[in-house]
Amino acid sequence: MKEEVILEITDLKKNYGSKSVLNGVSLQVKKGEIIGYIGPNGAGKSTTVKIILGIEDKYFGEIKIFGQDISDGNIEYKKKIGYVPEIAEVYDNLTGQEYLTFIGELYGLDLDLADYKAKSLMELFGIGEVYYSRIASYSKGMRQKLLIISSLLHNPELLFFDEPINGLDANSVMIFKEIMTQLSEQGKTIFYSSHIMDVVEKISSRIILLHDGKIAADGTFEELKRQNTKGSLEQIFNQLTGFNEHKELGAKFVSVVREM
Ligand SMILES: Nc1ncnc2c1ncn2[C@@H]1O[C@H](COP(=O)(O)OP(=O)(O)OP(=O)(O)O)[C@@H](O)[C@H]1O
Repeated sequence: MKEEVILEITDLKKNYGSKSVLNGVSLQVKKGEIIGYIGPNGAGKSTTVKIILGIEDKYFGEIKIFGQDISDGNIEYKKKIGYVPEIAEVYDNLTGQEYLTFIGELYGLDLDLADYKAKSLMELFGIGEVYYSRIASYSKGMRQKLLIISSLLHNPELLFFDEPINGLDANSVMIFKEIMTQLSEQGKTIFYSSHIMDVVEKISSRIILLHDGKIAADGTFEELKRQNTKGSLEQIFNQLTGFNEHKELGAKFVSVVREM
C-alpha cells in the first residue's frame, strides 16, 4: 500500500523585509512519522510551523496538508491539527477546567466530553489537583502540561510540537516520550521541534536539520550517523552547522563577565 502523504512543502520561501528566512524548503511527511525538526536559533523552524498553520500568511511556494493547498481559503484542515507553540498566551485568570473546556468546545467537542477528557488527561499527567485552580497559580511545568493537553483534546491527526518539553521534569518527559510513540503507532503524524538533542535522537523516526533557511540533512538518525563522522545527534548538529568554537566562545564570554 502506498504510504499516505500528510504534509507536503514545495520550495517554501519566506522573507521578513529584506531578510530572507526560508530559502526553498521542500519536504514530504508521511502518516505516522515523527519528524524531529531541528536547527540553530533563528534558523526558521518556528517560522515554518507558523506558515503551515496559517499564522503567517505571506510566503512563496506551496504547502499541502491532507492533500489540500492551504492557500485555497478553506480552513477545515485546521480541525485535524494540534499545536503546542514555543511561547503561548494562556488566559491566566481562567482555571484549568475553564481553559481546557473552552478549547475543547472551540474544536467542536460537547462540554461534558471536553470536561471529562480534560480532567482525565490532567490527572494522568499528574496535575489533576489543580484542575479547578487558576492558571496564574500554575508552575512552569504545569502550564506546559496544560498546553500539551489542550493540543490533544480533539484527537488531531497532525501535531506540531514546538519545544513541548520545556520545563517538564524527567519523569514527565518520559511520559511525554511515551505519548508521542503511542500517538505515532496509532497513525498520528508529529512534527517535533526541539533543541534537546538526545530526546530528538531517540524519539524521531526521521530528523530534518534546517540551516540558513535550507534543509541541511534529512534522514533517520542511523542515516545521518552514516553520512557524518560523528556519533551523537549533538555532534552531528555541530558538524553540519560548522560549529566547533564552544570552548573559545565560553572563555571569551566569561572574561567579559569578569570585566569591572
Ligand atoms: N515577525 C517577525 N518579524 C521579523 N523577523 C522575524 C519575525 N519572526 C521571526 N523573524 C526572524 O526570522 C528568523 C527565524 O526565526 P524563527 O523563530 O523561525 O527561528 P527558530 O528556528 O524557530 O529559532 P529558535 O530555535 O531560536 O526558536 C529569525 O532571524 C527571526 O529574527
